[in-house]
Amino acid sequence: MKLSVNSETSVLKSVIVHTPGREVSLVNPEHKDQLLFDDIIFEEDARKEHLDMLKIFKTAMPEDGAIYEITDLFLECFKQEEARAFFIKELINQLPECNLHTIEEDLLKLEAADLLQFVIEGSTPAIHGFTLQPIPNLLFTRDLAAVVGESILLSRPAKKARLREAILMQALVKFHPLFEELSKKTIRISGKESIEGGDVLVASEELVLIGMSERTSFSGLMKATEGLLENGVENVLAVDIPKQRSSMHLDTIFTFSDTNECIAFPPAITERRDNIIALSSNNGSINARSIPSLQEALQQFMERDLTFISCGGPDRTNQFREQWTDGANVFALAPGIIVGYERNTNTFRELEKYGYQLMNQYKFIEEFKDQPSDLKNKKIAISFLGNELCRGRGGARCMTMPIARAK
Ligand SMILES: NC(=[NH2+])NCCC[C@H](N)C(=O)O
Repeated sequence: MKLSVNSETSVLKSVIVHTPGREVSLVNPEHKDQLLFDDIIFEEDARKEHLDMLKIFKTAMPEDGAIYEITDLFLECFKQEEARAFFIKELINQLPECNLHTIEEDLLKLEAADLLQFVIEGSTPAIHGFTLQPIPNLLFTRDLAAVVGESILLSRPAKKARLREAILMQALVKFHPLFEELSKKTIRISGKESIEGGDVLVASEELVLIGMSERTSFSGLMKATEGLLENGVENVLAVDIPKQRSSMHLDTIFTFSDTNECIAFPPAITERRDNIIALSSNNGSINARSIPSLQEALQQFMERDLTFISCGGPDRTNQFREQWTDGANVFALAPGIIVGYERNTNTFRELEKYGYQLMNQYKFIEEFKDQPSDLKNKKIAISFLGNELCRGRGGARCMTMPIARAK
């Protein structure tokens, strides 16, 4: 299957996920802030919720569609000695404060599964007396990289807690055969800059949105823009958003739900002005033009009127409450077919006003399990249980890295 993503909503063909494992059980609440969790997660329930979410995806995806568990891909990649050696070298160099050079020889002797356990959980019985923090955010695969058109933008996280994930992704793209084509167009960001996948939204083949957030620096955004413009994107919209924990990425306050509809957290999107810069290339340099609002920018560049549906509905408190629990972070399986956490009831009610049929995950699977093609031209908002997952502060879009969508 050819890997490419030219839209946020066209039919999902292939996606990378991580069903949470033991790493989430290793989060000590004393370190939760540093590990970017707002609470501790109960692994068993989180895993069940995640697997149930994948069942929704399977129901809607075409027969030749593929859901990859990222750990399976890492294991395949680490079968190659060269990939392990590259990864270990990067780990030592990019995390100098961890003193991993002291165990370099032990690391090089590890088998693929032990190496992966060490990296994800922070320790392995195969190496005695050396422990790192776990990387519990691996379940938010979205943030590791973004496939844009036929290129791949590798994230450079702003937070140390997510750096190991980025190094894993670096190795995967370089060595796994799945990425053979995409890796020819890899966009890399240097160590001093930062960008995370949750800030990158592929509005169309020509247009990409990048959040300027707590996690994506100005220089990271410019570097990514340069790479994207070189690889076929015509315009990048830099969207300035509040730099705060509760909206750490653009996709926590804005996502597309259909070709002409999106969900937005009003205070940070529709009520903001002068927060958009359109970037395009001009004979080797970058042109910047200010646009008053995201609505106007999308209308200009997508040549259609977009409907902005309010996360949380009209009530102020509900808007804030449901943004907090990822109400604005929906994931589209096809145009108009979206999934989001069940608890965001006011957001779902608002979607209903705009013609979405509301369905819980079980009803959806029951109704469409044998005929995903029936989803064409429908608008369905699918709710799924994620009260445990939600504690990690990410929703359906955060938990997915689409690598192929229909043209
Ligand atoms: N694309 C997203 N919004 N990802 C959410 C990531 C949440 C994660 N705990 C972090 O703070 O990094």
